[in-house]
Amino acid sequence: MTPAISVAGLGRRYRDHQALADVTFDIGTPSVTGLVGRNGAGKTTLMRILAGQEFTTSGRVHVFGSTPLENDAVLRRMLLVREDQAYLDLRVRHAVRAASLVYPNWDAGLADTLLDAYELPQARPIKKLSRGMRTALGITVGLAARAELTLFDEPYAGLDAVARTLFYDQLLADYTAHPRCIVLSTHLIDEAAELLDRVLVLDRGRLVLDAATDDLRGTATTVTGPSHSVQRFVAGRTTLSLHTMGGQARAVMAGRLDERDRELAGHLHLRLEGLTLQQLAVHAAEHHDAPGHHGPSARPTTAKAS
Ligand SMILES: Nc1ncnc2c1ncn2[C@@H]1O[C@H](COP(=O)(O)OP(=O)(O)OP(=O)(O)O)[C@@H](O)[C@H]1O
Repeated sequence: MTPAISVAGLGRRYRDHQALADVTFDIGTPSVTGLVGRNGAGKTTLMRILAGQEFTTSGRVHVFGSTPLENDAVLRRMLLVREDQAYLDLRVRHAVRAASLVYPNWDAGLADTLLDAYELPQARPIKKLSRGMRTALGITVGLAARAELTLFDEPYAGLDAVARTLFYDQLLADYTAHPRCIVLSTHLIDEAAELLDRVLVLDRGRLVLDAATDDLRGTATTVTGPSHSVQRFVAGRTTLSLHTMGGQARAVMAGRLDERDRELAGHLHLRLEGLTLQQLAVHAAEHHDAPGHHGPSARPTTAKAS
């Protein structure tokens, strides 16, 4: 089956800055994928390219089997939701009405539910909404449109914790009822962890991790305790980092632990804690040979004491 998104060797250069370099991945449907990376990593650039709003300088991008650039047949099946969306001089209800006419799977009931839940004033001009309210409007349109491919670029900007939880809950409920292809870029990956089938991590324009979330869980562990015990426990294992302070140490180890490892840890009075997705993403960016590493630039890991 043709993947919803297929990207190979993608590059985007702005004058002297390489925003994306040799990015390769496929995303099948249905799926919810988290696109993660630090500020300036290239997330928005990638999303804009997928949405046909930006040129590439190298490589190939296919959405539903065709290039999205100036391709109405593809663009009609997808939607990019961005915080800095250039809304015309519209009121909330006009923007919602306009979206309802554009997207064939539009769910008016869901739009009303979300408008109420986010307490969006329908008569207010969009320019006069708060930042969080504009994000909530983007989420409302993004979910109610129920496009075959929905790209949410940082869908939490300006939202408080209650509003973010509402988004995650609504996304999960609607996705469960209507499975499709959803990609969301986020800094708050752990908040969204339960939603994600897959994580892509960009670092300075390069894809440094591409893995199913189920495969990632348990692939790295933080070991904390007396320094000599930690040293003994991690000896001979792949260690992503090792920090010592006073008589205590904290190491991050790659690889899954078995029952014997856990017994040994108990015996040595060590605390074991699986890395969260956020921590795994950070490690992937810092150590391109971390679990699930994607790409050719792996370098050997050395345990550093500090
Ligand atoms: N039109 C442009 N002209 C020049 N440089 C650009 C342009 N658009 C993006 N860049 C640069 O490309 C890099 C990637 O930007 P991008 O907006 O894709 O990052 P991001 O991962 O979305 O960041 P953030 O999380 O801060 O939104 C940045 O260094 C940015 O300055």
